[in-house]
Amino acid sequence: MDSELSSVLLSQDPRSQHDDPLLDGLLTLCSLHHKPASRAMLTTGLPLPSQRLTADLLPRAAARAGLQGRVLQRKLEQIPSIALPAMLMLKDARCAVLLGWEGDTARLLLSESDGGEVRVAREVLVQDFTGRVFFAQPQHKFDVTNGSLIPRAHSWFRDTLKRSRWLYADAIAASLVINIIALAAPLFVMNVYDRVVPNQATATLWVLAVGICGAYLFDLLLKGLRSLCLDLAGKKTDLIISATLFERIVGMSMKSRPARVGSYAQNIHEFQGMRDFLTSLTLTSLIDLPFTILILLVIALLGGHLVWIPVVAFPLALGIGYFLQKPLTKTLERTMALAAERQSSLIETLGGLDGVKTNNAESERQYQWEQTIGTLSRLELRVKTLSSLSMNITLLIQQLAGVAIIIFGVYQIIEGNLSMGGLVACYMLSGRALAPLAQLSGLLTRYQQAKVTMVSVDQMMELPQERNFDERPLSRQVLQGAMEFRNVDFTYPNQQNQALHGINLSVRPGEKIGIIGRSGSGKSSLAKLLVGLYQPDAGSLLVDGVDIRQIDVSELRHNMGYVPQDIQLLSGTLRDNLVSGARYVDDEMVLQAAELAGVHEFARLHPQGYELQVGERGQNLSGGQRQNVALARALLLNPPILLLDEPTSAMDNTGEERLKARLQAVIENKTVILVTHRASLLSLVDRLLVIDRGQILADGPKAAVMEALKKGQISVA
Ligand SMILES: Nc1ncnc2c1ncn2[C@@H]1O[C@H](COP(=O)(O)OP(=O)(O)OP(=O)(O)O)[C@@H](O)[C@H]1O
Repeated sequence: MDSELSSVLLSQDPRSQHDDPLLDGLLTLCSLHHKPASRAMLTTGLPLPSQRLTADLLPRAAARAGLQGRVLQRKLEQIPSIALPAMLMLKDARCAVLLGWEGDTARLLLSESDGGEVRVAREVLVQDFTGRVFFAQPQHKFDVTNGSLIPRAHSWFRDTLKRSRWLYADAIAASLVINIIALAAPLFVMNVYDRVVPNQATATLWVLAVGICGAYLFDLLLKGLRSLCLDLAGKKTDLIISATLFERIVGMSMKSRPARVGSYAQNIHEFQGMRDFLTSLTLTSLIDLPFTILILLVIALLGGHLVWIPVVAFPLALGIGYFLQKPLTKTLERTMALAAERQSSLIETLGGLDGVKTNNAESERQYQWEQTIGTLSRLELRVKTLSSLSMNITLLIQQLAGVAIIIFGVYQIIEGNLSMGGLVACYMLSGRALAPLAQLSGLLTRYQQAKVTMVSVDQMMELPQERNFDERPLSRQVLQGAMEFRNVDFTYPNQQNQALHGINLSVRPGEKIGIIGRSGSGKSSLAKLLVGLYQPDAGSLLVDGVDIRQIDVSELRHNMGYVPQDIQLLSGTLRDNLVSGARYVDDEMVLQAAELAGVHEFARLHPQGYELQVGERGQNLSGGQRQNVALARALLLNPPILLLDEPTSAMDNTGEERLKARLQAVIENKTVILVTHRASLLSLVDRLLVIDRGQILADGPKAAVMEALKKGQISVA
């Protein structure tokens, strides 16, 4: 395919006509900062509303190219020249990259001006400028907070907490004052006992009462602010970690895909536990802990030796709590593993309900379910017993310490070392000093839960990703369609047998190749390697003469229309599924693809038309209709390469024949790889490949290979 054809293709590519000014501006900024980037690399996987970059998402997208940036509200004269180039947001959702000033004339790069520099007078620019500027600078390797929402995988926890450090600092400051105020009540009572009552000094009483009421009101305000800070930190943490987790999951390489989807869902659910721990008010008991020393000092000042009672009680309670943690952790780990098992089993059963029923496997599933939940509830009971035991023991120690203070306090009073008021104050203060203990034992349980969750969140964060943003593959918007397998071996994860072995295959642009072979021979695996879902274990796979790993996966897939064997539509309307991942295409193109793929045939007869809800995984459609939809999606963007894995296996003969006739014209300029068991479909191809046990048995012109097969010259084991 020559460059003329590729430019025709590019002009037909709806993506290239899709207007996204912010993305254009960001690409310009990236190249000005010598950070090569492509559209796909900057935006794939970002939550784009109407598939356009928004100002809020700019820092996230920029971080992928190694730029650290922020959107700020600034007047033109407030933009320092040292911060240039910067992106100015203009009216009507346009933008311009400001390069510098020459007197009162701005030097700009506009996406409309096709790369050329434009000079605009300040007063003209002011009219058009919205006041929002995106500043970006190359990011240093050691930058921790890179301005993007997504923290780094290996230090996600620290990075996330760091983003809320000011909120936590405010909460700690509030706690400091709250703890100092807490000293006011015992001192108030002590003064009332020792000074007010003996002297009947009611005036002093009122002064003290007003003082303490003021302190309590202030305390109320501070406690409110402290909870607000912690809640805000929690919300922030939740948003960051949840978004990161989803990004890591969607971006993971297929090789690391979990064997059981349900357990993953459960792990994400468990993450809630960790969030609660990080943000709960119980965490304030940790903040309160250092203030215990201050309270103990005040007890020592007022009651002398009485301080030894809380001093001994404190580590005693902590020790017992710690002793109970070990069995608690073990039980928690088992509980979580079983909860994941339960979730997996539920999802599997719901997904395969037809199979469960038709195989009469209900009792089997019921038995497994009851076994799991039986053990789970036993374990949950054990967790509850252990944590309430720890809590109750702590409470008992607290109460006994109070009694001990009273007993020894009375002796101190008799000896004349302590006043009545002093005893009451010491009693109240020791209660206050030991108060965090009760919360602490609850906190320890939550901590153990969080620790177990942390391990699974950690694993998810470390999931090997399909795309590595540190490696910047060259951008190739349009592929010609040449493909080459050089000695490719491939084995699925955790499998003994190779799915593909020593594959050597060269495909010229525009060639139409059919692949046939027995079930399990490796036909689909070949297509999956081509679409970049898996990478070869040995050998290399080249597309347009370039190793497939050097091509950005989303650009690769943008150039390939892939119809998998196992079609899973997403719940939503028919139209949603047709334009999934390409919402920018206009209705005319959607209709064109729908007509080509045979979707229109059934959509036009349905009362809801393209608004028809397809149901979860497309279950409201028939197998053949699902194939029509997948084929329409594959054809939608007019890709130069088509990979069709048994695209008509669920269709009837008439449907298949009609489709074949329409496809004939569409595939003329495309490279086509067609995996099929249907002999009739082979009229679409000129070259035929026979695969058996992961190896190519025959490869040549269709007629010759068919002939050889007929004569038994190719023997399939
Ligand atoms: N996701 C997977 N995980 C593990 N092994 C797999 C997976 N998919 C396929 N395999 C194995 O790889 C081998 C090749 O499978 P592949 O799906 O490529 O065969 P196929 O020729 O397309 O078969 P069919 O005509 O039945 O679709 C088979 O032995 C199969 O068991």
